[in-house]
Amino acid sequence: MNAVEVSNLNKIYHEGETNEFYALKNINLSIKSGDLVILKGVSGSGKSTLLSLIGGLSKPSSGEILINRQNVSKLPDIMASNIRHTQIGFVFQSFNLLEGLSVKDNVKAPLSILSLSKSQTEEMVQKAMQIANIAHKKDQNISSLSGGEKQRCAIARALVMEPSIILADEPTANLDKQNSLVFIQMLKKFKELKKTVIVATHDILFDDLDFVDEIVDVKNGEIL
Ligand SMILES: Nc1ncnc2c1ncn2[C@@H]1O[C@H](COP(=O)(O)OP(=O)(O)OP(=O)(O)O)[C@@H](O)[C@H]1O
Repeated sequence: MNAVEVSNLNKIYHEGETNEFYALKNINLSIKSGDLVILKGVSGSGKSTLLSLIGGLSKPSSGEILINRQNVSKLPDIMASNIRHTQIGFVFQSFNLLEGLSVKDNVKAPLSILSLSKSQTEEMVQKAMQIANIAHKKDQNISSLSGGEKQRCAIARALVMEPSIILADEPTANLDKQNSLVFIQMLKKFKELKKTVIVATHDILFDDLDFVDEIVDVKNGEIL
């Protein structure tokens, strides 16, 4: 089964204006469930735009996106956002954590829309923190974490809803080499958990990894 299917996708910024810009041009892409795919391309090639469309953070100008066979581009916003929330976990390069809160409270945040018991919540949070190897810092404030720890907290938060798809945008951009290699090991764990993973990056550390299923080259808004 395909976890993600993108067809004839276009994204135009400033549509209809004199500075109209095609950030993505007729993208077609199928990603099998459980695969690890690297979107590769220089800065400005359109990788983040493509990830944000797949994740439903922005709307395409035209074309279709299917997530686990559901055509999210045709769904009303509320339903599309529900799919995004339950089936997709995001890891952003800037981590997007809530400073001032603890690791545990950050990881817990996405669960607030579910009516779970306290013990169910604790269990899910603990599980996600353990997978991401950040459980030992659970009561520590985000502002006092290292960059690598912040990312592991962001990964735990991305995992807590047990999504089938993980999207990571330049996940190693703010990490040193050692922490970048830790992230790469984490990708192996995602594979074991049968997650479908899409990483947008221009980091050469992602070249030649033997457990990557596909490398997709993006250039000037097109797939090569
Ligand atoms: N909101 C916007 N309005 C206008 N142009 C935009 C907007 N967002 C992105 N772009 C343009 O679309 C193109 C693709 O941007 P995108 O962020 O997807 O590239 P990228 O490959 O992810 O780059 P990076 O690696 O630097 O994050 C760039 O030329 C960018 O300037």
